[in-house]
Amino acid sequence: MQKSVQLFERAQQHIPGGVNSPVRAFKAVGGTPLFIEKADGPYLFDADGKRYIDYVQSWGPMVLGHNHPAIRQAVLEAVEKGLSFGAPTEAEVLMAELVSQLVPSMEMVRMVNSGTEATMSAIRLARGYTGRDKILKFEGCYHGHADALLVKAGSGALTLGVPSSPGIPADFAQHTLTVEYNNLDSVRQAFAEVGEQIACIIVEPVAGNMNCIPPVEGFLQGLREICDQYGSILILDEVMTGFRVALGGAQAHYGITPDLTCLGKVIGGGMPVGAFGGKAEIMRHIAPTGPVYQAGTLSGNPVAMAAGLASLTAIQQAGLYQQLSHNTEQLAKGFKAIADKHGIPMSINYAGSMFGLFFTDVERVTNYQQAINCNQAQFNHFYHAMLTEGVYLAPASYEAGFVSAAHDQVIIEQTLAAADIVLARL
Ligand SMILES: Cc1ncc(COP(=O)(O)O)c(C=O)c1O
Ligand SMILES: N[C@H](C=O)CCC(=O)O
Repeated sequence: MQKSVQLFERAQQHIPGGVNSPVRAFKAVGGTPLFIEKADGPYLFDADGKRYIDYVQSWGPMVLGHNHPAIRQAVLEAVEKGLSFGAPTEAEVLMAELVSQLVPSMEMVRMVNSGTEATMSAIRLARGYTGRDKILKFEGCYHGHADALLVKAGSGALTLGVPSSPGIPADFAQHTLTVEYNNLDSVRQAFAEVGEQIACIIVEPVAGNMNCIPPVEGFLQGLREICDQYGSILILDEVMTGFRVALGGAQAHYGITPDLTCLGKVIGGGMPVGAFGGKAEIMRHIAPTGPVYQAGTLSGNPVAMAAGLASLTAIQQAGLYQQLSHNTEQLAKGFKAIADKHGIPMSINYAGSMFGLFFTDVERVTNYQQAINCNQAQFNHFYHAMLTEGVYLAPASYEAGFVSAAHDQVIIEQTLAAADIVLARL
């Protein structure tokens, strides 16, 4: 890791913490982050030339694996025509049509540049549409770093021990109610108190920012019913789960129809993209048809649209999602069997091609408290030993893992063989 160490030292001179997004800094697990040179299929290659099987997959978007030939080709062709026009293109129309076709609840779609922009804009729309100020989110869910949403948040905010960030005026945060994930009673209680003031519920339909926590039976349906009862908007944040948990996202997988959906990195095939959309009646409140302002100089960027269209076309191949789910289940169950063999308490969760390992004797982890009570020290040892064996997991125990179409049987078996060596010594 000589080169990574040198680059990290240099990086810290001019980049806060040496990274452009906190979770990359390895603060949670200790040590030096790998600096990446290139990626291909299931692999990352670091600056020192070492190869790793990658289960981060750029934090989710690489459903097909890294550097997929169809996406690369589409990007190269788009680049030939120019990088940005600041005017509408046919590719944006095709993208909106394709997203609406694959996720039918998204009757209208607005493209943005990140997941943060998508959730921030969807919240503004929900507030503008309902004329209400309060929003309800769940402890440990992360929806990007907009002020209203960085309250009891997951992901890097959790690893830094600042789930609610300084710099957010108390006046802003007072409108954000936070309740327990997978606990409908806590939602009902909040609505019983101030339901008529709540513009929306925003939820990760599979929580992927406090490790991987799928919804318990009836949870998402219960949220739908509560929103209907109180005239609030249900926003599914599918930045992570969209086109990953299933072709139609978690909403297709769990059979739930939201009013608004947020999408992110997955629709860009690796380019910086996000989107929000939903019922046409609500979406028409966005400028220029409606009064709720939202804009973006680079939104709908032609290169990003080309990558996204190629990606959304390729993921429609028959059998892809069955294969992804099968391989993910095999991987997760394999980790658990090996942990059992070596007498290490471990619980696993998986949904579609997302998975999570918890070093705990809790049989099924369903909420934030259980996730943060896991054995962090054990995870950190496991993390570094897996790295030595050539397996790159997310550098924090609060992040979901991702399997791509490039993670075939051989890759899964190699990963489990590495885990066997590591867990035997833990
Ligand atoms: C569920 C969820 N929502 C929103 C975001 C924010 O997306 P971005 O980092 O692209 O701003 C993320 C990830 O970062 C996410 O996992
Ligand atoms: N958990 C985050 C997104 O999914 C990690 C990405 C980041 O914040 O850099």
